[in-house]
Amino acid sequence: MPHSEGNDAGIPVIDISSPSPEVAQQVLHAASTFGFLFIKNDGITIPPTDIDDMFELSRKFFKLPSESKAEYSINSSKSGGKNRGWVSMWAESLDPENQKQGDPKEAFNIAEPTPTLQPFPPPLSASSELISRFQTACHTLCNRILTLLATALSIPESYGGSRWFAERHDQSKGPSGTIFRLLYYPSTTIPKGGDDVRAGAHSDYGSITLLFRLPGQAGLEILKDDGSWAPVPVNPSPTTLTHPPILVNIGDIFSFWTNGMLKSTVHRVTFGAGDGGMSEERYSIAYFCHPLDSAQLEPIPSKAIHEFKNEELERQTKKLGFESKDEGGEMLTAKQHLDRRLKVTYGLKD
Ligand SMILES: O=C(O)CCC(=O)C(=O)O
Ligand SMILES: [Fe+2]
Repeated sequence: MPHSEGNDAGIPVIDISSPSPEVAQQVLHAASTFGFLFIKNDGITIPPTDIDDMFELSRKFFKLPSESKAEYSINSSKSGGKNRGWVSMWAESLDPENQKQGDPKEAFNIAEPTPTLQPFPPPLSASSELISRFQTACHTLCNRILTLLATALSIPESYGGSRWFAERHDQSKGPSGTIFRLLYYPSTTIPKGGDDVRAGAHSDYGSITLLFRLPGQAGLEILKDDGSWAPVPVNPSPTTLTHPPILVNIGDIFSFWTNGMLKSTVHRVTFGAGDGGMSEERYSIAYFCHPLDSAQLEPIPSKAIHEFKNEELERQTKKLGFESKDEGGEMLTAKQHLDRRLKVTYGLKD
């Protein structure tokens, strides 16, 4: 049984090391109830030492002077182009309707290593093998989760069966918006008033996200149905889990694919307590898995989702400015959806 003791948001920890129809149902249940789940770290797929080394590398990179990081600014040709490279403090607004200013954080976006590795600044360039290995491991884990979800949703074999999602994430078939992202929240003065956040409220744009955090660096919260925020612990069960489990959350693409049955839950990062004081610095690492650019945001061939059409999906469909195909709207591709979301995040005009 998945367990959820000591975990404020009630997100279950699931062991997927022996996949079975029961495990698939547990994953589907968490994805449709919370939009979040913890995957027990088996110590092999994504070795804990690689996670530690990635955080160490991230720390080294963000400690560089801003001028050095700015040479590899996001979308610059030096950083390899679109949505790759360094994002400076305040540059990104995850909740532009409610935020007075952007997020007090920095980020470095890394695209898939194939067909060509993007140019890295030192010290990342000296560790490109670790970075690529980490990306591949994240993708392997994503594929396992995608396969479990397709199994639980009983997609008929004639449509691709348990391979339906994984096939649409097969990186050998074309480009995708998948991004591996290092995040850094520097130590700053915590604004008085309490409402200011380190990462504004948002849902993720892709299909699924893997999130790595450091013990002692809380701050992530999810929005519950009753409108309250629930903290997501880094390790919900430190006595039984030696390594923190890997946090997985469902992104917008899955809400579209499943008529809202799978929840792309809104979340944010807060300062926690301490108005007016200094915050501790915080690091996190995210693997935003996206389907191939060409993948259509059509409802999947599963009976389970056909009766499903919830308000959250309708709100989201409107927010993003398109109607569902049932209502005569256009069918978006994954690339069109991502382009729209990035435009809002970075305040770009047409
Ligand atoms: O830093 C975190 O813990 C979460 C960040 C996040 O939700 C995001 O970048 O999409
Ligand atoms: Fe997020």
